[in-house]
Amino acid sequence: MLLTEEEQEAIINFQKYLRISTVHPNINYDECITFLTQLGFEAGLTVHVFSPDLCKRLVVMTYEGTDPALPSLLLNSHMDVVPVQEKHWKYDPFGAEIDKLGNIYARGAQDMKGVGMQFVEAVRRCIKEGLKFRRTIHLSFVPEEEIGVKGMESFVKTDEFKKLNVGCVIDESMPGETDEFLLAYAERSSWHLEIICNGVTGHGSLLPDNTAGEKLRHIIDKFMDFRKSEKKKLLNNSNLTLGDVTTVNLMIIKGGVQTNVLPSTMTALFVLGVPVDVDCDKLLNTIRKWCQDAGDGVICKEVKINKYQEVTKLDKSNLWWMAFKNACDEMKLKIKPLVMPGGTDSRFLRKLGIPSFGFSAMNNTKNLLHNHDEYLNQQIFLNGIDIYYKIISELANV
Ligand SMILES: N[C@@H](Cc1ccccc1)C(=O)O
Ligand SMILES: CCCCCC(=O)O
Ligand SMILES: [Zn+2]
Ligand SMILES: [Zn+2]
Repeated sequence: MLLTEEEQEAIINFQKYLRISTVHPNINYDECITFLTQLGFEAGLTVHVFSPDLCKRLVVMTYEGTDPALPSLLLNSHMDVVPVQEKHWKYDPFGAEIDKLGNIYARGAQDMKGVGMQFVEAVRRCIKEGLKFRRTIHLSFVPEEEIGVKGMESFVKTDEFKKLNVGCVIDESMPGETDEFLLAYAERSSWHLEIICNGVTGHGSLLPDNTAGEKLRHIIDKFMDFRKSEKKKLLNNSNLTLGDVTTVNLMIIKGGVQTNVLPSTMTALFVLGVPVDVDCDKLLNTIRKWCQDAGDGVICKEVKINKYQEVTKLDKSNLWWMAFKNACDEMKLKIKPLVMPGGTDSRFLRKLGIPSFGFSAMNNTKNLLHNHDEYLNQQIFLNGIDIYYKIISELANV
C-alpha cells in the first residue's frame, strides 16, 4: 500500500504517541504533554497546558473560528491507557509495531490514542488547506479517564473549561466490527450495590438457621438469575446491543474470620450497568424485595447509583446531529447508534446539557478495548482521518 508523505507522517506520529508510557497506575504525563504540545504547534494550532487544582494536567489545542463568540466544537480524547498483561501479547504492548497486514499493535491503539491522533491530523489538514470555520475547534487531551478521578469530571467544573464555551463534543465510542461505525448517544449508569447479609454466629460444626451464608446464597442466586434473563434478552434479539440490557457482575465477596467460627456478616458487591430506559425505582424495589426474602438482617447498600443519564438527541431538533448525519450520509457511511456499555467522558458533558457524539472512526475492526494484542489497522486509521475531516468541517460551520 503506497502512502503519501502526509499519511506516513500521521502514522509515525501515531506510533510515537503509542510508545509514550501513559499506562495506569500512577501515570507521569510529562513526556506525553511535551509530545502533544510540539505536535499541536507543528500542526498550526495554539496549545495550552492546563493544570487546574481539581484535575491532573491536560492539553487543549485550538483552531480559532471566524466567529469566536459562537459555542465551540470540542474533540475530546483521553491520554491514559489501561494496564497490560505483557506475557499475553504477541508484540511489545508499547512498541507500536506494524505487522504485514498493516496492523499497528499497542495498548491505546483503539482506546483511544488512535482517535486523538485522527483528530489532530484531520484539523491539520483543514489548516493546511486554509479552511476557515465559523466556530472555534478545541482538541482536548485529558488524563485519568480510565479511573474516573481527576479527569474530565473535575475539568468541566473549572474556569478553564467554561472559557472554552463548548457547544458540541465528539468523543469515543468503540470500533465497529462490521462495516458499520458505532455512534454513542448515551451510556448506561454504573451502579455499585453492596448486599450485607447478617446472620447468627457460633461454632462452625453446627447447623443453625439464619446464617449469613444461606442468605448470601439466596441473594447471589437472585442476581445471577436476573443476569441470565438479561443475557437471554440480548441473545434473542439481534437489534439489541450490550448497552440496551442490564449487565450484572459479582465483583467482590467478603466475610468470615476463621474456619471454625460462623461469620456473622458476609457481603457481596455487585456492579450493574443500567440502560437509560430502565425504571430505576422499580429495579431497586425488586432488589430490596430479594433482600427481604433472603431473611432478617439483609441490607442493600447503594454504594454508587445514578438514576438518570442524559441522552444526546439524534433527531432534527438537534442541529449538531443534522450536520453530523449529513456528513456521514455524504460519505455513505453506515452508522449504528447505540448506548455505550461502559463509561466515557461524554457523561460529564451531557450532564451539562452539551450534546456529545461518541464516535470512534474505526469499522471492520475487532473490538479489543482493554484486551490483549490491541491493534488498529493503518488503513482504517487513515480512513478515519478523512471521516473526521468531513464531519469536523460540517460541525464547525453549524
Ligand atoms: N472508560 C472507562 C470509564 C470508567 C472509569 C472508571 C469507572 C467507571 C467507568 C470504563 O468504561 O471502564
Ligand atoms: C466499553 C466502552 C468503554 C469505553 C471507554 C473506555 O474504556 O475508555
Ligand atoms: Zn478504556
Ligand atoms: Zn477510552
